[in-house]
Amino acid sequence: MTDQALLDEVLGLRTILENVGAYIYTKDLDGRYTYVNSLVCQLFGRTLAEIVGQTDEAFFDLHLSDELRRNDRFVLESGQTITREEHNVVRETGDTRIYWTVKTPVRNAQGVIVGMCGISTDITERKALERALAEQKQLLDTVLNNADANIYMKSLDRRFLYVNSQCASLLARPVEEITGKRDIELLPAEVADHFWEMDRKAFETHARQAGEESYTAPDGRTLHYWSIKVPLDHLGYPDRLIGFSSEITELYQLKEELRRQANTDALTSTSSRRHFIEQALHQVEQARRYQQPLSLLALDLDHFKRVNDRYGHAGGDAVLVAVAGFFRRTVRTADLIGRLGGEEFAILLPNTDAAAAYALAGRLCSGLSELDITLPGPQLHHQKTSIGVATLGEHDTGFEALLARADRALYAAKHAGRNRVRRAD
Ligand SMILES: Nc1nc2c(ncn2[C@@H]2O[C@H](COP(=O)(O)OP(=O)(O)OP(=O)(O)O)[C@@H](O)[C@H]2O)c(=O)[nH]1
Repeated sequence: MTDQALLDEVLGLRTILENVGAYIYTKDLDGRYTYVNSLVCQLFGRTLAEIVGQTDEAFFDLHLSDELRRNDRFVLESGQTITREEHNVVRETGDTRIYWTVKTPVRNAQGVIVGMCGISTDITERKALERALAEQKQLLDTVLNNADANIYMKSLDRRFLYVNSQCASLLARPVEEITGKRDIELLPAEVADHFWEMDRKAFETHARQAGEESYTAPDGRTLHYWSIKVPLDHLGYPDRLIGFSSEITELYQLKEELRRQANTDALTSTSSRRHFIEQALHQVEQARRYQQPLSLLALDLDHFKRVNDRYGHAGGDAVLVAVAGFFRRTVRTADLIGRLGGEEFAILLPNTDAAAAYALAGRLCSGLSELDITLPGPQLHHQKTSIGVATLGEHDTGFEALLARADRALYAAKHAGRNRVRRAD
């Protein structure tokens, strides 16, 4: 190698040492600096000439932290290279800095240790950031694991990427066994597919979805959830979503019970007037769309006032219950029985033409008159009813019109002497 080439190489190496972004230094066996790069000069606030020949005593507060001296001694005595974190207190500023340090012995041609060389990277800020991140993660974990909801992150390929502890206990496995697994590996296929429905919608629309979900647990209990699924597009993860599912089973059951109560007549367990009309409007629509016959019976019990007079109001109630039971046993399950008023009932007959409806009305009328109703006493009562029959026709503007025709037929049955059936025009 020529002198020029050698010089070029040395200059090249020096450029690297000066620009590497780490503290680089060599020391002799007594711990005196023999070389430092310019970053070390900046740290100590001295020139190279002022530093060379000095020990660390001049630049670091070794009473506060002597990790540096212990590490140097270890390298020089053991001849081993060490790679570790080092905490040093800089005399010039009083700051404690954390370094990621590599220290290695320097040997002469005979292999005898004559000093050491070190490269230290300041990781103080990185460590502070790591600590802040760890604290934030701890805080987040505390929130997530104590929130009264199943919280999870799922991917587009149906994998659980995160679950909180409540979600893990629902899936009856430890968190580590859940993360990375697909929903169909953890849940029965139909349950996984049910949950996936809302997930898929969130991924497809790239928008937050909210709604009810249900899950039948292995012990047979059906649990209901209010779920919110938030796609993470805004965080740069279009293939992930976060889900929050809060159990609302009690609320759901309460709501169902309220709905049932609103739809049912408390005394006779037939449909309430409101629910009957709601269903009837729907049936009229269906019948028109599919061109199927639809008939309606309007029933009014005969001389019911006398029943109350004879047996008292409670006796009248017992008769109403017995009559409703008879109607239920006599009609098909697809037919809908409603109590429209005191002793007025209506029966909606889907897919039933005028002839079949008339025949059924006849069976109801005669069957009821023959029914033995035993009242406390015991007293035997026979209840009779008048019935009007109407079948949905082209001229009916809607259910109201059909009901009005059935009512007119009922009135005609009453007028003709009761305990009979009359057809609408
Ligand atoms: N026990 C009982 N009676 C009721 C109930 N709702 C209505 N009623 C009674 O039913 C009777 C209906 O009487 P009306 O409308 O005069 O008719 P009716 O005596 O049945 O005579 P017709 O309908 O003409 O055959 C009244 O006495 C009401 O008090 C109820 O929920 N329970």
